[in-house]
Amino acid sequence: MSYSQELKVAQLAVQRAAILTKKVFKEKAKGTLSKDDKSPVTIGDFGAQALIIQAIRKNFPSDEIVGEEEASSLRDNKDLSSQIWDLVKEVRLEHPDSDSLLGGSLSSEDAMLEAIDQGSSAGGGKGRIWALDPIDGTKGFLRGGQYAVCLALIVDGDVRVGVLGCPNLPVDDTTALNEDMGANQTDQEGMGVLFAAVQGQGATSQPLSTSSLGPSKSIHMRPVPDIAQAVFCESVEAGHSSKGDNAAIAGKLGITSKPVQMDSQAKYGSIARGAGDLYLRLPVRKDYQEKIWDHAAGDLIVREAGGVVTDANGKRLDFSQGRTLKNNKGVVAAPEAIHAKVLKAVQEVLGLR
Ligand SMILES: Nc1ncnc2c1ncn2[C@@H]1O[C@H](COP(=O)(O)O)[C@@H](OP(=O)(O)O)[C@H]1O
Ligand SMILES: [Mg+2]
Ligand SMILES: [Mg+2]
Ligand SMILES: [Mg+2]
Repeated sequence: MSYSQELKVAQLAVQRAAILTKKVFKEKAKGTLSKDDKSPVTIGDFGAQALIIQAIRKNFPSDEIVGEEEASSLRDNKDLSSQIWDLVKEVRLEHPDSDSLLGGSLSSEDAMLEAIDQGSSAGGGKGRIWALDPIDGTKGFLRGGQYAVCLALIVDGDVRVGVLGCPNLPVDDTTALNEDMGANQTDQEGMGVLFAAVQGQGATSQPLSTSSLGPSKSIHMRPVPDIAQAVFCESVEAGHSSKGDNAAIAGKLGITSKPVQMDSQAKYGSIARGAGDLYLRLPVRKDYQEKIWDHAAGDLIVREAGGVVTDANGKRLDFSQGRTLKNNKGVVAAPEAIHAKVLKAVQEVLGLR
């Protein structure tokens, strides 16, 4: 299957949602709630989830959706709910097909809350399931650093389409990663990139637009002739992946440069286009199960750009297990030619071999 309609809808829906998240940031409309696990969720997360689910429902009404957010906390917080509705009802993508493809505005605040709640699928290994993270890297978003609007289509457990909208990454695929990318990236010229991939058809990048889909370019991981020169990416959050293990792995590989820390699946997009080389995410908490919406799009984009993505045991990420990657521990993403060597270092450091 070509998945061309799924790709187009996903790209336009992510672009439309990114218009909302950028507006939320600019207007400092950063009403924030704290979830049960103490992580933040903002107006942007809820609004983007509503808009993307509306687009999926309009085009693929019988598909299931695994979305990160749910509306229960908003039903108890009318103030926040109406702030979100005020933004959501105004958002427009200036694309000729926008209304017919994505659906015009949602009909009411209640319809918006209902849309948000349609992301409650349990997931699994059968049928068509969209994995949606309306803002990945919410902490980065609040800091003005990296975040990503993430959408992937999983069919019978395999990721077939992946789209990442990264409003605060440079459009230019060749811009080197630097330490400043983690925070205070203002909404300036030259920022905003949309990554996409379809299984078997390669990965692309294009400018994140507020109207049409810009010209897309094929992206590839870069060759790493000397592993000691590899640039590796890790999370900003010390609780999300082990900085100590990463440093020990880098040491074994002879890498002396500091890791580039950035929030969200922007890390997957960055290595896929050869702006960096490795992404390591080794668990800090033994009991944490990674969520499918934090990895599905990035996993496909990196693999379609010539990379290999496994967990610390060398297993492919398994998206057929429900809302989490319960069969996997950690993430090791690298160009195909050096993945085995990186994995060996990971396993030596973790005592897995
Ligand atoms: N203890 C933990 N270990 C690993 N990931 C975690 C975690 N707690 C939260 N996360 C996830 O880490 C994601 C951010 O990834 P990163 O650290 O690469 O920026 C969060 O996504 P959200 O920001 O969408 O909630 C959240 O799902
Ligand atoms: Mg979250
Ligand atoms: Mg996330
Ligand atoms: Mg999120």
